[in-house]
Amino acid sequence: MSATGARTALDEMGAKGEFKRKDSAFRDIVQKGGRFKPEAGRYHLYVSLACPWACRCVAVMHMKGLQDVVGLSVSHPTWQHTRPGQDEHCGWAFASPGDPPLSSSTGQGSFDCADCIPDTVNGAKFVRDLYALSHDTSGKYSVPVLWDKKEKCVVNNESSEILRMFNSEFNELSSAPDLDLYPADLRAKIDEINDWVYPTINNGVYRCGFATSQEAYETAFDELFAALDRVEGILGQQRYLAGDVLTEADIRLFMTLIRFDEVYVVYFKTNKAFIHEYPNLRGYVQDLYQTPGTPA
Ligand SMILES: N[C@@H](CCC(=O)N[C@@H](CS)C(=O)NCC(=O)O)C(=O)O
Repeated sequence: MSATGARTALDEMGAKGEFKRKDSAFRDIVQKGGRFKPEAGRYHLYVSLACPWACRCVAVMHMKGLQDVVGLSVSHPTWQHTRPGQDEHCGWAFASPGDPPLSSSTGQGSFDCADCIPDTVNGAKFVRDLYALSHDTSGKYSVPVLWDKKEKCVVNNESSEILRMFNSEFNELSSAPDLDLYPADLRAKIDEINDWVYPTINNGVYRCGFATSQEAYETAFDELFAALDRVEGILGQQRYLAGDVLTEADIRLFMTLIRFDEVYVVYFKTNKAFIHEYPNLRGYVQDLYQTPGTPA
């Protein structure tokens, strides 16, 4: 952690070298009758397309047809120094499609800005600036961020909650109000699935990649591959995780699986097997990739 208190996920370590993700800091909810009411043009979503958590929200935003209701900014996929000369923090930076390519904060590679969408709401250069505008005290500047243009503050930075708001709170403004990714009759089932898929797979790949002891890495690694075997078995019986309908549990899992072979196997050392080697997982990823709205 830097002297200013700014930190990243890489600072969230337990005593035994295990990654201990801290809870998201901003947890207000958009809802009818509440402080943050569902309104067209009021909210703005800040994401990085490199981030599986943020891409959950982008996918549901598209599936629910909310592109004209909620604004979007997309940061550059690399981390940059956010306060050069002041502290060492590196994080998400905004850029415009015509800008020259950027290297990572460690000077590696050269990545163009073609997919970036700058911040037209606050003119922020970094995601960190949004947190500063919202008087953040947590010191962690993650995406996704759901921003309220009216009160000029972060509403929520927890993807699982933003996803649910997009699913149910904007239905009067949505072009797909009947699509329900968290239907009442499946909620208990979806919650039960999320309860093990999140720690072992979604967060499990990070627990492998960020571990600083062999023991912590092996624990996360074994739990991850046991969970993938479990999903492989489930998908041998049914098309989706909760049965025969697509739910948020699938969107959440897909965002990890689609990055697995390309990114996590090398970057996070989750290298016991590739997803494409599991027949059912492979077909499931291909199926979801063809579902309108999900590719991200
Ligand atoms: N709990 C958050 C986690 C989001 C998260 O960890 N985002 C990462 C990108 S994949 C991030 O922005 N990290 C910035 C940092 O660690 O400083 C959520 O699900 O929304």
